[in-house]
Amino acid sequence: MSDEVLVEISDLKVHFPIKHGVVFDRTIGHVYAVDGVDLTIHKGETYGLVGESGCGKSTLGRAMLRLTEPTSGSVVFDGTDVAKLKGETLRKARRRMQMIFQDPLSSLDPRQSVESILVEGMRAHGLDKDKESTAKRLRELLAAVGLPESSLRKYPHEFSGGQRQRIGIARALAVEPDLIVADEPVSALDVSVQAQVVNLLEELQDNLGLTYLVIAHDLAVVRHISDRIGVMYLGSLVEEADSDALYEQPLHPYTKALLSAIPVPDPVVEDSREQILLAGDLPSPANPPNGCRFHTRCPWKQETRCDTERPALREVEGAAPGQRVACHWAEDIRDGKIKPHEVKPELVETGALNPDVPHVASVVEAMES
Ligand SMILES: Nc1ncnc2c1ncn2[C@@H]1O[C@H](COP(=O)(O)OP(=O)(O)OP(=O)(O)O)[C@@H](O)[C@H]1O
Repeated sequence: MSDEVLVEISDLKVHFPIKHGVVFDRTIGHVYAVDGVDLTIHKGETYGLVGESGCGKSTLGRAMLRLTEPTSGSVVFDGTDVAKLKGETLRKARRRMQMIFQDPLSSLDPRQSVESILVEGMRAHGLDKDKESTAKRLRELLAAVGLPESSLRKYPHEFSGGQRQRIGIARALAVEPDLIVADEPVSALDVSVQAQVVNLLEELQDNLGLTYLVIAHDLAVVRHISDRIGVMYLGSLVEEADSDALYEQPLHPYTKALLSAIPVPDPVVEDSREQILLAGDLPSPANPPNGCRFHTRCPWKQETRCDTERPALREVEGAAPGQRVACHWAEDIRDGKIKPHEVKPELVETGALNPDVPHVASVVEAMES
Protein backbone atom coordinates (compact mmCIF):
# COMPACT_ATOMS: atom_id res chain seq x y z
CA MET A 1 0.00 0.00 0.00
CA SER A 2 1.31 3.47 -0.88
CA ASP A 3 0.60 6.89 0.63
CA GLU A 4 -0.80 8.03 -2.69
CA VAL A 5 -4.53 8.69 -2.55
CA LEU A 6 -6.69 7.01 -5.20
CA VAL A 7 -10.17 7.95 -3.94
CA GLU A 8 -11.13 10.91 -1.79
CA ILE A 9 -14.76 11.12 -0.75
CA SER A 10 -15.92 14.32 0.93
CA ASP A 11 -19.22 14.90 2.71
CA LEU A 12 -20.98 12.49 0.37
CA LYS A 13 -24.75 12.31 0.67
CA VAL A 14 -27.23 10.10 -1.14
CA HIS A 15 -30.84 10.82 -0.18
CA PHE A 16 -33.50 8.82 -2.00
CA PRO A 17 -36.86 10.61 -2.29
CA ILE A 18 -39.91 8.78 -0.95
CA LYS A 19 -42.75 9.37 -3.40
CA HIS A 20 -46.45 9.23 -2.75
CA GLY A 21 -49.56 9.88 -4.81
CA VAL A 22 -51.30 8.42 -7.84
CA VAL A 23 -51.62 11.49 -10.06
CA PHE A 24 -49.01 13.84 -8.59
CA ASP A 25 -45.87 12.11 -7.48
CA ARG A 26 -45.24 14.07 -4.30
CA THR A 27 -42.02 13.68 -2.33
CA ILE A 28 -43.09 13.03 1.24
CA GLY A 29 -39.67 12.34 2.72
CA HIS A 30 -36.21 10.94 2.06
CA VAL A 31 -34.23 7.82 2.84
CA TYR A 32 -30.92 9.15 4.15
CA ALA A 33 -28.96 6.18 2.81
CA VAL A 34 -25.58 7.96 2.88
CA ASP A 35 -25.50 11.07 4.98
CA GLY A 36 -22.18 12.85 5.09
CA VAL A 37 -19.31 10.41 4.58
CA ASP A 38 -15.63 11.42 4.32
CA LEU A 39 -13.38 8.58 3.29
CA THR A 40 -9.96 8.20 1.69
CA ILE A 41 -8.63 5.10 -0.06
CA HIS A 42 -4.94 4.81 -0.89
CA LYS A 43 -3.48 3.16 -3.97
CA GLY A 44 -3.02 -0.56 -3.47
CA GLU A 45 -4.93 -0.81 -0.20
CA THR A 46 -8.01 -2.78 0.76
CA TYR A 47 -10.57 -0.71 2.60
CA GLY A 48 -13.25 -2.78 4.33
CA LEU A 49 -16.66 -1.23 4.89
CA VAL A 50 -18.82 -2.97 7.49
CA GLY A 51 -22.18 -2.45 9.14
CA GLU A 52 -25.66 -3.92 9.45
CA SER A 53 -27.89 -4.47 6.47
CA GLY A 54 -29.47 -1.19 5.38
CA CYS A 55 -26.81 1.13 6.80
CA GLY A 56 -25.85 2.43 3.34
CA LYS A 57 -22.76 0.42 2.39
CA SER A 58 -23.89 -0.56 -1.12
CA THR A 59 -25.23 2.91 -1.84
CA LEU A 60 -21.87 4.40 -0.87
CA GLY A 61 -20.07 1.94 -3.17
CA ARG A 62 -22.42 2.65 -6.05
CA ALA A 63 -22.20 6.42 -5.57
CA MET A 64 -18.41 6.16 -5.64
CA LEU A 65 -18.64 4.61 -9.11
CA ARG A 66 -21.45 6.97 -10.03
CA LEU A 67 -23.81 4.09 -10.64
CA THR A 68 -26.04 5.99 -8.21
CA GLU A 69 -26.19 9.78 -8.48
CA PRO A 70 -25.01 11.46 -5.24
CA THR A 71 -27.24 14.16 -3.75
CA SER A 72 -24.19 16.21 -2.75
CA GLY A 73 -20.53 15.93 -1.89
CA SER A 74 -17.60 14.88 -4.03
CA VAL A 75 -15.82 11.72 -5.10
CA VAL A 76 -12.35 12.50 -6.40
CA PHE A 77 -10.83 9.55 -8.24
CA ASP A 78 -7.15 9.88 -9.08
CA GLY A 79 -7.42 13.67 -8.98
CA THR A 80 -10.69 14.04 -10.92
CA ASP A 81 -14.11 14.75 -9.43
CA VAL A 82 -16.25 11.90 -10.75
CA ALA A 83 -19.47 13.84 -10.05
CA LYS A 84 -18.48 16.43 -12.67
CA LEU A 85 -17.69 13.97 -15.45
CA LYS A 86 -19.97 13.52 -18.43
CA GLY A 87 -20.11 11.46 -21.63
CA GLU A 88 -16.80 10.14 -22.88
CA THR A 89 -14.74 11.24 -19.85
CA LEU A 90 -17.18 9.52 -17.48
CA ARG A 91 -17.05 6.36 -19.60
CA LYS A 92 -13.24 6.40 -19.49
CA ALA A 93 -13.19 6.88 -15.73
CA ARG A 94 -15.69 4.04 -15.32
CA ARG A 95 -13.30 1.60 -16.99
CA ARG A 96 -10.88 2.19 -14.14
CA MET A 97 -13.50 1.48 -11.45
CA GLN A 98 -15.24 -1.87 -11.55
CA MET A 99 -17.70 -3.64 -9.30
CA ILE A 100 -18.09 -7.26 -8.21
CA PHE A 101 -21.48 -8.27 -6.86
CA GLN A 102 -22.74 -10.60 -4.16
CA ASP A 103 -24.77 -12.88 -6.38
CA PRO A 104 -22.79 -13.70 -9.51
CA LEU A 105 -25.70 -15.59 -11.06
CA SER A 106 -27.98 -12.58 -11.15
CA SER A 107 -25.19 -10.25 -12.29
CA LEU A 108 -24.16 -12.44 -15.24
CA ASP A 109 -26.42 -12.61 -18.29
CA PRO A 110 -27.54 -16.27 -18.54
CA ARG A 111 -27.81 -16.02 -22.36
CA GLN A 112 -24.21 -14.96 -22.83
CA SER A 113 -21.27 -17.37 -22.98
CA VAL A 114 -18.31 -16.59 -20.74
CA GLU A 115 -16.38 -15.45 -23.82
CA SER A 116 -19.12 -13.01 -24.74
CA ILE A 117 -19.38 -11.75 -21.13
CA LEU A 118 -15.65 -11.04 -20.99
CA VAL A 119 -15.37 -9.53 -24.47
CA GLU A 120 -18.37 -7.23 -23.96
CA GLY A 121 -16.57 -4.93 -21.52
CA MET A 122 -13.33 -5.03 -23.49
CA ARG A 123 -15.23 -4.02 -26.64
CA ALA A 124 -17.07 -1.18 -24.88
CA HIS A 125 -13.72 0.31 -23.94
CA GLY A 126 -11.92 -0.45 -27.22
CA LEU A 127 -9.68 -3.09 -25.67
CA ASP A 128 -10.49 -5.88 -28.17
CA LYS A 129 -7.97 -4.73 -30.77
CA ASP A 130 -7.68 -7.85 -32.93
CA LYS A 131 -8.75 -11.46 -32.74
CA GLU A 132 -5.37 -12.81 -31.75
CA SER A 133 -4.63 -10.39 -28.91
CA THR A 134 -8.22 -10.72 -27.63
CA ALA A 135 -7.91 -14.51 -27.54
CA LYS A 136 -4.60 -14.20 -25.70
CA ARG A 137 -6.14 -11.77 -23.21
CA LEU A 138 -9.08 -14.11 -22.59
CA ARG A 139 -6.67 -16.97 -21.85
CA GLU A 140 -4.74 -14.72 -19.45
CA LEU A 141 -7.91 -13.65 -17.67
CA LEU A 142 -9.10 -17.21 -17.15
CA ALA A 143 -5.67 -18.27 -15.92
CA ALA A 144 -5.63 -15.31 -13.52
CA VAL A 145 -8.90 -16.39 -11.90
CA GLY A 146 -8.11 -20.12 -12.00
CA LEU A 147 -10.60 -21.28 -14.63
CA PRO A 148 -9.84 -23.63 -17.57
CA GLU A 149 -9.87 -22.32 -21.14
CA SER A 150 -12.84 -24.55 -21.92
CA SER A 151 -14.94 -22.18 -19.75
CA LEU A 152 -15.11 -19.70 -22.63
CA ARG A 153 -17.76 -21.66 -24.50
CA LYS A 154 -19.90 -22.34 -21.44
CA TYR A 155 -22.77 -20.39 -19.88
CA PRO A 156 -23.10 -19.11 -16.28
CA HIS A 157 -25.53 -21.85 -15.20
CA GLU A 158 -22.91 -24.52 -16.01
CA PHE A 159 -20.66 -23.30 -13.17
CA SER A 160 -20.70 -23.56 -9.38
CA GLY A 161 -21.22 -20.44 -7.22
CA GLY A 162 -17.49 -20.02 -6.58
CA GLN A 163 -16.66 -20.45 -10.27
CA ARG A 164 -19.31 -17.90 -11.20
CA GLN A 165 -17.74 -15.41 -8.82
CA ARG A 166 -14.43 -16.08 -10.58
CA ILE A 167 -16.15 -15.19 -13.88
CA GLY A 168 -17.46 -11.99 -12.26
CA ILE A 169 -13.92 -11.16 -11.16
CA ALA A 170 -12.53 -11.93 -14.64
CA ARG A 171 -15.18 -9.66 -16.15
CA ALA A 172 -14.08 -6.83 -13.86
CA LEU A 173 -10.40 -7.46 -14.66
CA ALA A 174 -11.03 -7.58 -18.42
CA VAL A 175 -11.09 -3.78 -18.64
CA GLU A 176 -7.90 -3.34 -16.59
CA PRO A 177 -9.32 -1.42 -13.64
CA ASP A 178 -7.39 0.30 -10.85
CA LEU A 179 -10.17 0.07 -8.27
CA ILE A 180 -12.60 -2.76 -7.60
CA VAL A 181 -15.62 -2.28 -5.37
CA ALA A 182 -16.53 -5.75 -4.13
CA ASP A 183 -20.05 -5.71 -2.65
CA GLU A 184 -20.42 -8.72 -0.34
CA PRO A 185 -18.19 -10.74 -2.72
CA VAL A 186 -18.34 -14.00 -0.79
CA SER A 187 -21.48 -13.90 1.34
CA ALA A 188 -23.52 -16.02 -1.09
CA LEU A 189 -20.84 -18.74 -1.22
CA ASP A 190 -20.15 -21.86 0.83
CA VAL A 191 -17.65 -21.35 3.62
CA SER A 192 -14.81 -23.36 2.02
CA VAL A 193 -15.32 -21.54 -1.28
CA GLN A 194 -15.38 -18.15 0.47
CA ALA A 195 -11.79 -18.63 1.58
CA GLN A 196 -10.69 -19.53 -1.96
CA VAL A 197 -12.30 -16.43 -3.46
CA VAL A 198 -10.85 -14.18 -0.74
CA ASN A 199 -7.42 -15.66 -1.37
CA LEU A 200 -7.84 -15.12 -5.12
CA LEU A 201 -8.71 -11.44 -4.54
CA GLU A 202 -5.58 -11.03 -2.42
CA GLU A 203 -3.39 -12.76 -4.99
CA LEU A 204 -4.76 -10.55 -7.79
CA GLN A 205 -4.12 -7.46 -5.71
CA ASP A 206 -0.49 -8.49 -5.21
CA ASN A 207 0.01 -9.27 -8.89
CA LEU A 208 -1.88 -6.37 -10.43
CA GLY A 209 -1.54 -3.62 -7.80
CA LEU A 210 -5.32 -3.30 -7.47
CA THR A 211 -7.10 -1.16 -4.90
CA TYR A 212 -10.22 -2.62 -3.25
CA LEU A 213 -13.24 -1.37 -1.40
CA VAL A 214 -14.71 -4.51 0.15
CA ILE A 215 -18.24 -4.20 1.48
CA ALA A 216 -19.39 -6.84 3.94
CA HIS A 217 -21.49 -7.42 7.02
CA ASP A 218 -19.22 -10.29 8.02
CA LEU A 219 -16.43 -8.88 10.15
CA ALA A 220 -14.38 -12.07 9.97
CA VAL A 221 -13.99 -11.80 6.20
CA VAL A 222 -13.27 -8.07 6.31
CA ARG A 223 -10.63 -8.38 8.99
CA HIS A 224 -8.74 -10.97 7.02
CA ILE A 225 -8.35 -8.93 3.87
CA SER A 226 -8.54 -5.26 4.89
CA ASP A 227 -5.72 -2.86 5.60
CA ARG A 228 -8.19 -0.37 7.02
CA ILE A 229 -11.80 -0.69 8.06
CA GLY A 230 -14.66 1.79 8.22
CA VAL A 231 -17.70 0.96 10.35
CA MET A 232 -20.97 2.41 9.07
CA TYR A 233 -24.15 3.05 11.00
CA LEU A 234 -27.26 4.67 9.51
CA GLY A 235 -25.55 6.45 6.63
CA SER A 236 -22.32 7.60 8.26
CA LEU A 237 -18.97 6.31 9.41
CA VAL A 238 -18.81 5.87 13.17
CA GLU A 239 -15.26 4.57 13.34
CA GLU A 240 -12.29 4.08 11.06
CA ALA A 241 -8.94 2.47 11.84
CA ASP A 242 -6.25 0.11 10.64
CA SER A 243 -7.65 -3.38 10.69
CA ASP A 244 -5.62 -4.65 13.68
CA ALA A 245 -6.16 -1.49 15.72
CA LEU A 246 -9.92 -1.68 15.22
CA TYR A 247 -10.03 -5.23 16.51
CA GLU A 248 -7.59 -4.65 19.35
CA GLN A 249 -9.06 -1.44 20.68
CA PRO A 250 -12.46 -0.53 19.24
CA LEU A 251 -13.53 2.87 20.52
CA HIS A 252 -17.09 3.30 19.28
CA PRO A 253 -19.83 1.51 21.23
CA TYR A 254 -21.28 0.17 17.96
CA THR A 255 -17.92 -1.27 16.88
CA LYS A 256 -17.55 -2.84 20.33
CA ALA A 257 -20.99 -4.43 19.98
CA LEU A 258 -20.26 -5.75 16.49
CA LEU A 259 -16.97 -7.24 17.63
CA SER A 260 -18.39 -8.74 20.78
CA ALA A 261 -20.83 -10.67 18.59
CA ILE A 262 -17.98 -12.51 16.82
CA PRO A 263 -17.37 -15.76 18.65
CA VAL A 264 -13.87 -16.77 19.74
CA PRO A 265 -13.07 -20.47 19.12
CA ASP A 266 -11.55 -20.90 22.63
CA PRO A 267 -14.44 -21.57 25.08
CA VAL A 268 -12.48 -20.21 28.07
CA VAL A 269 -11.83 -16.90 26.30
CA GLU A 270 -15.37 -16.89 24.95
CA ASP A 271 -16.86 -17.29 28.45
CA SER A 272 -14.78 -14.47 29.91
CA ARG A 273 -15.54 -12.01 27.14
CA GLU A 274 -17.77 -9.02 27.56
CA GLN A 275 -20.88 -9.43 25.41
CA ILE A 276 -22.40 -6.10 24.48
CA LEU A 277 -26.10 -6.37 23.85
CA LEU A 278 -27.93 -3.65 22.02
CA ALA A 279 -31.47 -2.61 22.85
CA GLY A 280 -33.97 -2.00 20.09
CA ASP A 281 -33.98 -2.32 16.32
CA LEU A 282 -31.98 -0.39 13.76
CA PRO A 283 -33.94 2.87 13.28
CA SER A 284 -35.29 3.63 9.82
CA PRO A 285 -32.88 5.59 7.58
CA ALA A 286 -35.97 7.58 6.52
CA ASN A 287 -36.31 8.88 10.05
CA PRO A 288 -32.90 8.76 11.71
CA PRO A 289 -32.59 9.82 15.37
CA ASN A 290 -31.37 13.34 16.17
CA GLY A 291 -27.95 13.87 17.69
CA CYS A 292 -25.82 10.77 17.62
CA ARG A 293 -27.61 8.32 15.34
CA PHE A 294 -26.61 5.46 17.62
CA HIS A 295 -27.93 6.96 20.85
CA THR A 296 -31.21 5.01 20.77
CA ARG A 297 -29.30 1.74 21.12
CA CYS A 298 -26.13 2.82 22.89
CA PRO A 299 -25.41 1.25 26.29
CA TRP A 300 -23.22 4.29 27.19
CA LYS A 301 -25.69 7.00 26.14
CA GLN A 302 -25.42 10.24 28.15
CA GLU A 303 -28.13 12.89 28.65
CA THR A 304 -28.53 15.20 26.73
CA ARG A 305 -25.55 15.68 24.47
CA CYS A 306 -26.01 12.35 22.69
CA ASP A 307 -29.65 13.15 21.80
CA THR A 308 -28.91 16.62 20.48
CA GLU A 309 -25.39 16.90 19.09
CA ARG A 310 -24.18 14.80 16.21
CA PRO A 311 -20.59 13.72 16.94
CA ALA A 312 -17.91 14.32 14.27
CA LEU A 313 -15.43 11.65 13.26
CA ARG A 314 -12.36 12.69 15.23
CA GLU A 315 -8.99 11.52 16.50
CA VAL A 316 -8.68 10.51 20.12
CA GLU A 317 -5.58 10.87 22.27
CA GLY A 318 -3.86 7.59 22.92
CA ALA A 319 -5.64 5.82 20.06
CA ALA A 320 -3.81 4.14 17.18
CA PRO A 321 -2.46 6.42 14.44
CA GLY A 322 -5.23 7.13 11.93
CA GLN A 323 -7.99 5.79 14.21
CA ARG A 324 -11.02 8.10 14.19
CA VAL A 325 -14.27 7.77 16.06
CA ALA A 326 -17.60 9.59 16.08
CA CYS A 327 -18.47 9.45 19.79
CA HIS A 328 -18.55 12.32 22.30
CA TRP A 329 -17.45 10.02 25.10
CA ALA A 330 -14.88 7.73 23.44
CA GLU A 331 -12.09 8.56 25.92
CA ASP A 332 -14.31 8.22 29.00
CA ILE A 333 -15.75 4.92 27.79
CA ARG A 334 -12.28 3.57 26.99
CA ASP A 335 -10.90 4.66 30.38
CA GLY A 336 -13.88 3.18 32.25
CA LYS A 337 -15.07 6.58 33.51
CA ILE A 338 -18.51 5.96 32.05
CA LYS A 339 -20.10 2.59 32.70
CA PRO A 340 -22.63 0.99 30.37
CA HIS A 341 -26.28 1.06 31.40
CA GLU A 342 -27.86 -2.23 32.14
CA VAL A 343 -30.03 -3.43 29.29
CA LYS A 344 -33.37 -4.90 30.31
CA PRO A 345 -33.58 -8.49 29.02
CA GLU A 346 -36.95 -7.84 27.36
CA LEU A 347 -35.40 -5.01 25.35
CA VAL A 348 -32.48 -7.02 24.10
CA GLU A 349 -32.58 -7.43 20.38
CA THR A 350 -29.29 -8.68 18.99
CA GLY A 351 -30.52 -10.65 16.00
CA ALA A 352 -29.02 -8.37 13.37
CA LEU A 353 -25.70 -8.23 15.15
CA ASN A 354 -25.33 -11.84 16.01
CA PRO A 355 -23.63 -13.55 13.12
CA ASP A 356 -24.24 -17.23 12.67
CA VAL A 357 -21.74 -18.58 15.21
CA PRO A 358 -20.25 -21.72 13.60
CA HIS A 359 -20.24 -19.98 10.23
CA VAL A 360 -17.96 -17.11 11.23
CA ALA A 361 -15.60 -19.35 13.20
CA SER A 362 -15.16 -21.71 10.30
CA VAL A 363 -14.47 -18.94 7.78
CA VAL A 364 -11.64 -17.69 9.97
CA GLU A 365 -10.30 -21.23 10.36
CA ALA A 366 -10.51 -21.92 6.63
CA MET A 367 -8.69 -18.70 5.79
CA GLU A 368 -5.97 -19.25 8.33
CA SER A 369 -5.25 -22.83 7.27
N1 LIG B 1 -32.80 3.09 -5.18
C1 LIG B 1 -33.24 3.23 -3.92
N2 LIG B 1 -34.38 3.94 -3.65
C2 LIG B 1 -34.81 4.12 -2.40
N3 LIG B 1 -34.19 3.62 -1.30
C3 LIG B 1 -33.06 2.92 -1.50
C4 LIG B 1 -32.52 2.68 -2.81
N4 LIG B 1 -31.38 1.93 -2.68
C5 LIG B 1 -31.23 1.72 -1.35
N5 LIG B 1 -32.22 2.31 -0.64
C6 LIG B 1 -32.37 2.32 0.82
O1 LIG B 1 -31.21 2.94 1.36
C7 LIG B 1 -30.84 2.30 2.58
C8 LIG B 1 -29.42 1.81 2.47
O2 LIG B 1 -29.39 0.71 1.55
P1 LIG B 1 -28.04 -0.04 1.14
O3 LIG B 1 -28.41 -1.15 0.19
O4 LIG B 1 -27.04 0.95 0.69
O5 LIG B 1 -27.57 -0.65 2.53
P2 LIG B 1 -26.52 -1.81 2.82
O6 LIG B 1 -25.82 -1.43 4.07
O7 LIG B 1 -25.67 -2.05 1.63
O8 LIG B 1 -27.46 -3.05 3.10
P3 LIG B 1 -27.48 -4.48 2.43
O9 LIG B 1 -26.29 -5.20 2.98
O10 LIG B 1 -28.78 -5.06 2.88
O11 LIG B 1 -27.41 -4.24 0.94
C9 LIG B 1 -31.85 1.17 2.80
O12 LIG B 1 -32.85 1.65 3.68
C10 LIG B 1 -32.42 0.93 1.43
O13 LIG B 1 -33.74 0.45 1.52
